[in-house]
This record gives sequence, C-alpha cells and structure tokens, in this order.
Amino acid sequence: MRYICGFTKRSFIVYILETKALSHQFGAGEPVVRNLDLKIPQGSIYGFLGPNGAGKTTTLRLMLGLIKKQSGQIEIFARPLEHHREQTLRQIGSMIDSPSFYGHLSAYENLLVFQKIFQCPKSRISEVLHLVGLSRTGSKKASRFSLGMKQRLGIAIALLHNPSLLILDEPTNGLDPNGMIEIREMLIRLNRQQGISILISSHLLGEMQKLVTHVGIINAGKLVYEGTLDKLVSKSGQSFQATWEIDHTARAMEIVGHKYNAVKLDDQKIVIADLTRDQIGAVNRELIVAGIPVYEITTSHKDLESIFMNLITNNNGTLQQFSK
Ligand SMILES: Nc1ncnc2c1ncn2[C@@H]1O[C@H](COP(=O)(O)OP(=O)(O)OP(=O)(O)O)[C@@H](O)[C@H]1O
Repeated sequence: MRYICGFTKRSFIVYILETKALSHQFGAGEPVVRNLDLKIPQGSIYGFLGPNGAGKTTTLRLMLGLIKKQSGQIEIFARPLEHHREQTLRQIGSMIDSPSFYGHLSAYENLLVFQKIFQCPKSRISEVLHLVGLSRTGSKKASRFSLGMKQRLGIAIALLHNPSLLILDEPTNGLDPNGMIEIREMLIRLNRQQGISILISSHLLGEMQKLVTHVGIINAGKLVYEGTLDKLVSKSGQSFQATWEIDHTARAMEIVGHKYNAVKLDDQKIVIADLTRDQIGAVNRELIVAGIPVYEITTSHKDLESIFMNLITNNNGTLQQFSK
C-alpha cells in the first residue's frame, strides 16, 4: 500500500492521516474548523489538543465521515476518504463521546455482539479483553464497571476488528488519577507492542505530556502548532520561570517589576516567567546592586500547560511548525 511520505533532514516520515485546508461551519455561523493541515505520522501517538470548543470533536467527526465534509481534503492511508470510505473505516477503530455498550451484558457478551457485527473471529474477543486489561471481569455487568473500565471496554470494541489507527475523543475525561494511568499505560502498550497509530484529542495537557509523541494544537478552529512533543518542549524550554526569595519585595518590584513583568507572590518571593538564563543573571545583579539580599533563586522549565497558554494567547494566527 502507498502512503504519503515526507522527508526531513534526518528521517523519512510516513503519514497515516492528512488533512489539507479542511474547514467546516455549522449553518450560517462562523467556521469552527479553519483551513486545517494536519499530518499524523504512522506509528505516532498524536495528541490533538485545544481548549473546550476549539473544534477538536468536529475535526475527528469529519475524519470519520460522521459529518459531511464541506471543503478541504482528508486522506487516510494515502487514500481520499470520500472515495474509499468503507474500506478506510474498516481499518480504523474509534471512540467519540462516551463508549457505547450494553449495560446489562458482561464485557465478553458485549464484545460477542460486536464480533457478530464486525464479522471477526471469535478468538479476537479474548485477545482484546487481554489487551485492555478486562480479562478477569467474568460475568460482571458493564453497568457496574468503573468509569475507567467502561472506557477500556469502549476501546476494546474499537479494537475488535484489528484496526491500524485508533481515533479517540477525550478518552480520559472524568477519570480519576488511577483511571487515567490505566488508560495511558494501555494506549502506550497498544502503540508500542501492537504498532497501532493513535490520534487522541484532549484538553488535559499534563496527562497528554506523559502519553503523546506528537502534538497538534488547535485554537478557535486554527492549527497553532504541529510537531513532536520533544521539539515543542525543548524549543520553549529555552525559557525559564524563576522565583527569588528575598527581603524587601516591594522595593524589588519597583526595580524589576515593570521591566520583566514580575509578580509578587508573598512578602518573601517574587516570580518572573519567560526569562532566558542571561536575564536571570541580569535580574539578580539588579537586585544585589540595589542592596536587596537574595537568599534563593529557583528556576523551572515551562511545562506543556504554560507553553500551550503562550501559544493560544500570543498566537497571531500563524502556524508554528518546528521541524519534526
Ligand atoms: N452540531 C453542531 N451544531 C452547531 N454548532 C456546533 C455543533 N457541534 C459543535 N458545534 C460548535 O462548534 C464549536 C467547536 O465544537 P467542538 O465540539 O468541535 O470543540 P471541541 O474542541 O471538541 O470542544 P470540547 O472539548 O468542549 O468538546 C463549538 O463552538 C461548538 O459549540
């Protein structure tokens, strides 16, 4: 099978899914998806991130043919979706919104229903139960499952027909920390051991940072960043947030407050975000020259949350694409 390929300086990338100038609007309203050019590398766990209402679910629905495409192109497995819909969807597993299953049936019985619909071998049921860690649930009814187990059952149904691409819309929404860890570990296993590419939407950035290899960040329907997570974090990681533990914070604010956008945390601490190493040195010098004793400086790299806020608040509508 032919896939869409691209070269970078060092590597050869195969894209399992691409959109080109994809746009969508509901009725006569403003477009909610604007000219999206997404490239999902094969073998990746691609986090499709954005605040509530950014257009993530609409984009995923378009990719699955659940909403009729208005303009732009969607190519999955290097084929235009509109011309190869059935064949393409047979290779995709998806869970959009809450998982659908029968509450009065066990996990196995639920999968038996879907196995008949998908016409896959019965032996696949125990395989997917094992993959999602639900092998030992026996005759327990699905309605009595925890939220995490319900999500995993939804993913098991999505995996039944052995897809090579899994598309999941906010699968960790509403889960407690343990539930999130279970889903995260399961998705990493599916990706690494089964070779399944995963496209996952979420607004939970801290969680996504532990899971994804690539990110696409969308805000108000527009793509504001696409690339590897490593590149995003390391590019932005050249700046630091620094906290000074000092006396005379009011005086310190007079000296560096306006110049560096400092914030007084309490009577002993001021904090400044987005500083280079040189600027940290300069701020420190200014405080000492002014006779303000510095007891401690703590620095931290920006996390995905602050990088994301920066992208969506400072973005002037242009796509930032660091080399992948
Ligand atoms: N069927 C619809 N009819 C009209 N407007 C819609 C419809 N579906 C979504 N929208 C609007 O489109 C915009 C994008 O919604 P969408 O659900 O795609 O965003 P999202 O990023 O998935 O957000 P969330 O995380 O809150 O689900 C929102 O303003 C939403 O109200």
